[in-house]
Amino acid sequence: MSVPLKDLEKQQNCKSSKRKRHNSDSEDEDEDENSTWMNNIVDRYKGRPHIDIFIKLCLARFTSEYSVILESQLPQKINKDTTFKLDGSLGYIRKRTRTSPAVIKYPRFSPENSPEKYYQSILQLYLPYRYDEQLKPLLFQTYENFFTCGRVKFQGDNTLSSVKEIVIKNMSDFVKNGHDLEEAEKQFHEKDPKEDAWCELCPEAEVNRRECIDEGKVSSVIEEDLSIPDLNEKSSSSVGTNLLSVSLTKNEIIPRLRSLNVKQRRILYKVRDWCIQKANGKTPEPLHLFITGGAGTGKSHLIKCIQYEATRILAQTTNNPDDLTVLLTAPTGTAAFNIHGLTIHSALGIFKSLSPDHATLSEDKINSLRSKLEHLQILIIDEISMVNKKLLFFVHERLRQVKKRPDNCLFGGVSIIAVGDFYQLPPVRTKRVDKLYVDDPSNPSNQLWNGLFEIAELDEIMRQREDGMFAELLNRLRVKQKNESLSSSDKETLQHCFGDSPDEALHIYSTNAEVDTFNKEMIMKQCTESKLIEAQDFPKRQNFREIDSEKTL
Ligand SMILES: Nc1ncnc2c1ncn2[C@@H]1O[C@H](COP(=O)(O)OP(=O)(O)OP(=O)(O)O)[C@@H](O)[C@H]1O
Repeated sequence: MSVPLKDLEKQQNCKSSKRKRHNSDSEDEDEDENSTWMNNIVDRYKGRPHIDIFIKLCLARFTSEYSVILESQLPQKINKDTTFKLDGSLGYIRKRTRTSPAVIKYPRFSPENSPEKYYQSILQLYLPYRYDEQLKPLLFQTYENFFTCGRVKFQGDNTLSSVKEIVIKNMSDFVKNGHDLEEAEKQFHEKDPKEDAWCELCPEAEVNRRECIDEGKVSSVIEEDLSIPDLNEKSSSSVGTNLLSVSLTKNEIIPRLRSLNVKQRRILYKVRDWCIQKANGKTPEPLHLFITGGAGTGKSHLIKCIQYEATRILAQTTNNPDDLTVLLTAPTGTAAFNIHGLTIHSALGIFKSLSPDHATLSEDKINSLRSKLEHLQILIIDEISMVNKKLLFFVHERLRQVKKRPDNCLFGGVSIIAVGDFYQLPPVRTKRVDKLYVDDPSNPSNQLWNGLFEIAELDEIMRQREDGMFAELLNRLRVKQKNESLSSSDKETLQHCFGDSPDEALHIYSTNAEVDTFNKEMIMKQCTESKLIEAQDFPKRQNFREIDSEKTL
């Protein structure tokens, strides 16, 4: 808005308008100078000229359409159509030259809580008057009463007009969406004001704001060398080493946060809200969230953002910002490597054999794990489709043990964000009934998954987002049953894709025979000169680890 806000508060005195403004607008400057001698805006309104255009002019319109000028600033030739002298020594007013009138600002009262103040205020603003008594003539007990039943006659007009109609008509020019705003304000006060509500309305602005705040601060995310314990020789001797998994740096994460699509963003903010509650000392129920979606819908992309954001916020809940609050894991080394996380087994000291006897850790090891996971609040498990009921049970038990929580405390009170797609890889060597999604109430581990997790589904394929048709085809293939045949157009699209792919590209075949053929072909292509080396096989003696060189097979 290019014109200044006006404060119509009745009691406002001239001093309050002496505030320095950095606006070079001449009308504004006039106003400041005038404020040093004027009484207040209401006095100036009452002292308006007794000519036709001012008779039915209400205070709101007077303030928004006229500005006060000093006598010394009067031009030599006064434009009598636009400049007017006020009564007494109140100065001059000039019609604003702007195309739009000024916005006016005034105290708002609730008609329910302060009816008298409310009706006094709207009468003062929208009913033309010259003396205060005209706002509540003696015959009327209250302002409300006058507003509802009063009638007035203006100078030079013999007809009686309803006060209510005049006020409502004038008010409609100034108060836009007033009822909605009042309702919104009421709801805002009734409900708990939402933390960070702005980031829901305008997440990009929130990212920018945060960027500004963070400028110069050290990132709370720990950056260190990549360490995947399962692939790291040294790690086998100790449990949960290097639990501080590598996260992205701020510069890497900001573009990711900005790029999130609507659904990804919604999920991020759900987790974020939970973290903010925690950071504010509240005790929300642990999250049990399952983020699913087809291949390439951005699940891994999202969990990196969640990990960054949750770590950043939850750092406020501990004395040491380096304490581990969010742990990013996956069931296999490769899956963990892809997300720069840890395997579930190494992070929680769970042995691959998965037998309860082997699951117990020595007191030393459990204490060491406890000290590392003391502040853990969120465990993210990627590729959940590869986790079976047994493994999830071990996760629950280990977290319970580490957090010293009773049997019935699911996952020791730690929030679990499971991410994956059950149409993708299943757990290895697992019977159908032990797969997570199979609802089997007779299995005590069933309660750790079925009916517990809230599902959030991503459905926009981001990997092939430039090729919408192909992305849709992938979605159809994802849910296709073996006995369902492909539509002819889908077949055509797939055949079209089946062109010459570069040799070095990863090739996927459905049978080992096809894999062997391709490998042989490639070897022949790359190694044109062949050498024959004859193999010799020797039997190994059972207990002596010696090779029986005499007995060649
Ligand atoms: N909002 C986004 N904006 C831009 N690129 C995105 C977005 N979300 C994901 N991507 C990109 O799309 C690709 C696929 O994303 P991602 O690997 O996270 O999907 P996924 O659901 O984990 O896939 P999969 O199930 O195959 O592991 C990646 O290259 C990722 O960087």
